[in-house]
Amino acid sequence: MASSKNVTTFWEWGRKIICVGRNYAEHAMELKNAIPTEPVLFLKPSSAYVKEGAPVLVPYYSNNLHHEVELGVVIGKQGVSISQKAAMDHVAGYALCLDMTARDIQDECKKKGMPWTLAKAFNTSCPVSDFISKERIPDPHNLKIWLKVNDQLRQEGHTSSMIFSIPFLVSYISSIIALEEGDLILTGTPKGVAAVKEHDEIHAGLDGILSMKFTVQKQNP
Ligand SMILES: CC(=O)CC(=O)C(=O)O
Ligand SMILES: [Mg+2]
Repeated sequence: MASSKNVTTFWEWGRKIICVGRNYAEHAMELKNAIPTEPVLFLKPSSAYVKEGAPVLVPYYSNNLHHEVELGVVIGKQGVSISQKAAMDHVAGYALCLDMTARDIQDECKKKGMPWTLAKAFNTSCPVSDFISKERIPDPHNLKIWLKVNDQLRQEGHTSSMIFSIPFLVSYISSIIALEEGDLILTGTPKGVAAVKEHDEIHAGLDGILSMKFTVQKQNP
């Protein structure tokens, strides 16, 4: 049945945020991770969303919050075990996203074999831009994506470098987790991830499409 809600405000829907890790070889290598042969997946709750105008918070338990700029894919039609051929029919559009990561906590979790929840799923860990309709991006694998901190370029990548394409990811994820209208898939970050601190200004963009700005604040315990 068609929904009365509009997917252009996907961040208000309370749906899933499914993140792909290590989808750019140069980023996997900068963190000394193996290049994956299958997508690495993790989740963020919808409470991770933050929109421009509100601050990105450094969790009180972290001393090393990293930026990861990523292309987000907004799902427009539910599906399970979607074929790669049909995958783009399930995509409503895109968003520019940040996968904010408490790297010190993630490193500890990796050592202990624990899940990444504290490192990746805290409040404000998913800053997002406005919705970008599918029509505005005819080829999502031909986009320059960048991020500056206090006007200094930190990340610059090209979505053509993704190891796993968007149709592959939609198909693969939907064979494990049912996709619903309003879900968001973060497609992984290019190289250049680094720390931000209180009062920094993060400016990220998709060349020729849009950019967004966030300031960083320390969370009170
Ligand atoms: C190691 C990571 O944090 C993986 C990740 O999120 C990525 O985008 O790559
Ligand atoms: Mg990421």
